[in-house]
Amino acid sequence: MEENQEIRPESPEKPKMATDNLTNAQASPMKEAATPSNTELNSGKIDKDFAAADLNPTPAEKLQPSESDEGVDLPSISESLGEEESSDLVTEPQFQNPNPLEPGPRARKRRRRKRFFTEINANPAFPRNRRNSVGKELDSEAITAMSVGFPVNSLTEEEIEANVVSIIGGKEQANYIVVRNHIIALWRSNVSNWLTRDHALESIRLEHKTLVDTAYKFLLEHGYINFGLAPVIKEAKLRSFDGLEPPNVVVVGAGLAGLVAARQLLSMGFRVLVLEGRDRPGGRVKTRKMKGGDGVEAMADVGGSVLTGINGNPLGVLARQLGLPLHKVRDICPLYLPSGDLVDVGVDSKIEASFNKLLDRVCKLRQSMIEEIKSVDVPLGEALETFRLVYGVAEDQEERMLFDWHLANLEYANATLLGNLSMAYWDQDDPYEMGGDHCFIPGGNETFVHALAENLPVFYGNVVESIRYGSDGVVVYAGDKEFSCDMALCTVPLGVLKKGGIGFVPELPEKKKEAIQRLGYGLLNKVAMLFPYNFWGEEIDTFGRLTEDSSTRGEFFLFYSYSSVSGGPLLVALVAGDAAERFETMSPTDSVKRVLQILRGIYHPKGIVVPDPVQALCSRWGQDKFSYGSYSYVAVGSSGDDYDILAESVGDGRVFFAGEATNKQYPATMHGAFLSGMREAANILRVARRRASESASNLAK
Ligand SMILES: Cc1cc2nc3c(=O)[nH]c(=O)nc-3n(C[C@H](O)[C@H](O)[C@H](O)COP(=O)(O)OP(=O)(O)OC[C@H]3O[C@@H](n4cnc5c(N)ncnc54)[C@H](O)[C@@H]3O)c2cc1C
Repeated sequence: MEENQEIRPESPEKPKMATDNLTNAQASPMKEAATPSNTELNSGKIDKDFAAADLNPTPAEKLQPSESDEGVDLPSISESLGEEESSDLVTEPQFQNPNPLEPGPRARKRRRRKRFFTEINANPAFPRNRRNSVGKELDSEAITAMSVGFPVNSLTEEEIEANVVSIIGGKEQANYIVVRNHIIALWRSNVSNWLTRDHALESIRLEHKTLVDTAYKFLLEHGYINFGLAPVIKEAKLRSFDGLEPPNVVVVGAGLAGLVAARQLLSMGFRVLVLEGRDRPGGRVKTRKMKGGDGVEAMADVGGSVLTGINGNPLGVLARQLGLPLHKVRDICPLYLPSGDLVDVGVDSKIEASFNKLLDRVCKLRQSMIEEIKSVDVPLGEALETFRLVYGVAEDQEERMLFDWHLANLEYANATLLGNLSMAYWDQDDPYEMGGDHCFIPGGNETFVHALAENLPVFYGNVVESIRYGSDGVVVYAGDKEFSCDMALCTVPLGVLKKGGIGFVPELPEKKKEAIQRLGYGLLNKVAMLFPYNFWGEEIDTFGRLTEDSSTRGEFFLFYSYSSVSGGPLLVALVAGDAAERFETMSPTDSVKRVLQILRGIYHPKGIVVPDPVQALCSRWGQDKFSYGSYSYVAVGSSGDDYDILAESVGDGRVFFAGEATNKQYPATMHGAFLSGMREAANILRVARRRASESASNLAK
């Protein structure tokens, strides 16, 4: 399925690498406080010389200049595109700025709705008399902890389950939170170091040693500190099973979730084996090297591409440890009419504002629906269309096309038609969204994958068919091979679970089977094109195009330029919604022809020549038997709870589940997959300890 074909080499011009520098001290999302508020910080008990080190939330990361499935054959592309299409090219390539906009349109991010947290100083947990230097440090540390997903003045469910304090609420909890925040900030200030408990203790009064011990242990075992790919961290081994036979775990799937979990379990002292059906690691993260004549080449992400929010993002930590610069996706996205003309900036802003207002109205409506008639849900698409008609939004042709573009953008973010999305819960993860800029990694996300997979016992080409589990252990079956283990971790995509790709014996509980069916799993596809030179300009990372026909609104509606990060003049066109489904039945040649037609429609009227690509790739995530789609979404009738049900282990702690579709807070993302792997490694450790102590007490009887 994965072949590429050269098209027509022309004299390439290598683009210059652009570098943007970002700081992370920006707005982050606020995770809603789950437990008590107004807990007083006991300033007398916390050493005033708290951490003299730079405790910047996430110290400025050097940012610099990627995106992507499985590529497909482009069998006859050179013949069909070569001569005939180039005959109407009139001039030599001209390097013009196709869009000298000033001021430019605003950012269009993968996710529409962002809630930035309110100033932490306004939080009642930090009384006014604490607005001094210690207070500022505490604030700064709290911001760092919040960016990682910890509430300001309460405990997470994980912390409660881990019994980090004896009583929920009160002074002990308030002090624990300060200590926990301090340890997180201390490690985040230098993620290439192994933070020791003693180092953490240095800046905290000895009387809080127990709290430091508890917080340090919790953060370490749950992968909030000392994780990743720095040499000292990779070499570290925890002694979780001193004097005991370490349990063995089979991890199914070597995507981000499986790789992260396997690494963490190995460092905890487990014996681990990873079974992967494909012949490569990474799963839905896949970077293809594209190459044409005359040395033009680029790395194209055909699966997960954008780090959607860098603050607190564990992939941002890996980038720092690996010395990878990040490239901020720039906040400018010109939109073009079918004529090739630029959309009027005023009309663009007006329709974007109307679109957001309609979404807010839908959210208010659902709030009252949820309060009154709990079980009723309707498709988000229907609600939006009804509101559009009622409020008379986007009635003329250009406005309607713009409105459709925003709908396509939402279908891209959710990988499905708006008609499939739950009006009640489609954005249930918004409160947790990672804050900060959206970024690319130069060279593509496989850099992370290869570094994570290094030296891991991954056995490729092992397609798991069934998992048998019981009180005495688990057997994983792949072809004619059987793998016996104490516990198994299943990280296969929701698409594979929906298709019954893995049989469970005994069957999964009804509750889990129903959640698998209810939760949505959608489709997004990409066409990656390597051109002989950059004709769209170096100053933009995205541009979009409108269509007259609503039913094709998701067809190549958004282009990502990877010129500044991929190593070559690479454009990636996105196909969302209905168009993503139809795209899978089109021949790659026809798809690429269609994209070129669109690009020429935009650039030729400006006198800019659009050459044939030297290589092109089309993804087919829907036909990929190791994925059957792109990522999860909240379907009509489903809710965020289904993510939690998918994450539940079965067989009294024998089979565990990770992967993006098990992460209620961060679904459909690379960091969501990463964090789910960490979460399950901690759960497996907890169950292994429980079993070890049960068998010790049985022996003692
Ligand atoms: C087109 C596209 C664009 C995306 N864009 C973004 C983005 O910009 N930003 C972002 O954050 N996220 C994005 N994502 C989502 C992100 O890539 C995924 O959420 C994440 O990579 C999922 O990781 P995972 O470990 O949960 O699953 P996977 O990566 O799918 O890993 C599961 C592994 O299990 C293996 N497997 C499946 N069945 C079997 C079997 N029977 N036996 C053995 N092995 C099996 C698979 O081969 C795979 O390697 C995108 C995804 C796609 C497809």
